[in-house]
Amino acid sequence: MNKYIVKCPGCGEVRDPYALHCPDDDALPRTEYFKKQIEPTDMPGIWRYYDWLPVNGIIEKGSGRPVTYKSEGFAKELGLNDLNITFNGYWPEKEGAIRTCSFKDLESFPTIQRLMEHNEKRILVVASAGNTARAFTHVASITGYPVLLIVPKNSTYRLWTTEEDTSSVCTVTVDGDYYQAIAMAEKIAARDGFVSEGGARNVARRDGMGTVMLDAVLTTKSLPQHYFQAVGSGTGGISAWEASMRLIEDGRFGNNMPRLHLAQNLPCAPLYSTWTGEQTNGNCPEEMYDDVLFNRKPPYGAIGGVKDALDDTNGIIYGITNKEADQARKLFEENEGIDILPAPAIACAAIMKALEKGEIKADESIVLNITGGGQKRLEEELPTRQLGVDLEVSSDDTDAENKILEKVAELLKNRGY
Ligand SMILES: Cc1ncc(COP(=O)(O)O)c(C=O)c1O
Repeated sequence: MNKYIVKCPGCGEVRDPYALHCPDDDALPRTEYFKKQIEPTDMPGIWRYYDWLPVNGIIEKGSGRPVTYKSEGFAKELGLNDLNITFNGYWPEKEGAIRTCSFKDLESFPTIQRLMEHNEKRILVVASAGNTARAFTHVASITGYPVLLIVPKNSTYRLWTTEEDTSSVCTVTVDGDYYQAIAMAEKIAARDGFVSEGGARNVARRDGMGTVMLDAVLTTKSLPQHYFQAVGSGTGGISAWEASMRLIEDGRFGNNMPRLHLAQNLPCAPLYSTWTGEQTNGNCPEEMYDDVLFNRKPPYGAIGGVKDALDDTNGIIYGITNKEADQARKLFEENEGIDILPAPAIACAAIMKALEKGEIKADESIVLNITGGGQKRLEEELPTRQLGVDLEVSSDDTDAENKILEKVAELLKNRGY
């Protein structure tokens, strides 16, 4: 039985559940679930929040979920009394079982489940600065769903996996940045036999990331006053806002819309610049603490996008320097006892900045989304291997598209995909 519809928040019309665009406006399509009060299931990983995921089935193996706990060490250092950490990654003692060590798994599992139940056979094209590619590789390896990854050359070190059989994945690197990888992926996805994952427009990606807020609220039993996250596209921020709307409608967790505190890495912070009007100049993404946070085309102004999310939550965006991020990361790791990826250190630094600026108070309830962590821990405990690169292209090579198509034909189509 179907459990949801997809509506356009711009015109209010019900749309095809797989549509990425409304024919009448630029809004991000949004799901509406028939079940208004969420009941956690005993299914594995992310499927615990099955009620509010746009799927009608699950991938049994390999999924972890966000896990929320009340911070003691980091909270004490900052003088905060109600800091809740929602951790996405590998941390067995806390039941953290995300094998790719980032919250991008929350997007990849529902996306591929949805494609499979729609009987989609086309090759999924994913552009990524690395963590997303790792997450899609993981699910593709488990399900055998064919995926073409297009990744900036400098990000290939992030392409590791704990899985053995990655034969349904074809990896292409582009000599350029994330934006150039996206541009190349768009061209390939427009060809016959390929399908785009849809980015922020894909409800499976957003509702998957919305499980961070669901886990936080179902653990603490109330909507927090503040939510902190490091953002590139800002899609996680939109997801937290949408999940909060559903939780308010649920009725059991209060009426408080959490304030979004989004954090970007200076000087490469397009959302921060657009929102504050402040110009930031630098060598991007080379100078960044974590280049996964560089997205030159974030869904800012679209209906239901980052601007609407900030306006509706009285939200704020912080610009964080590398030095601030580094200090915050050390303080977090020393006091919480787990390693984190560089991106969430930007969110940790934003909490410190928010305190300095008086944007949050010691007794207020706060959720900090640690978007990735436990990689060092995982590497100590589980075998990992680097994913091979199947083809390297240059972003100014006029024949790059054809080269990619030939490589995919050779690798994936010959394997029966
Ligand atoms: C670990 C981590 N945190 C945060 C982000 C930012 O996510 P988004 O681009 O959806 O805003 C990313 C993006 O890749 C990431 O990998």
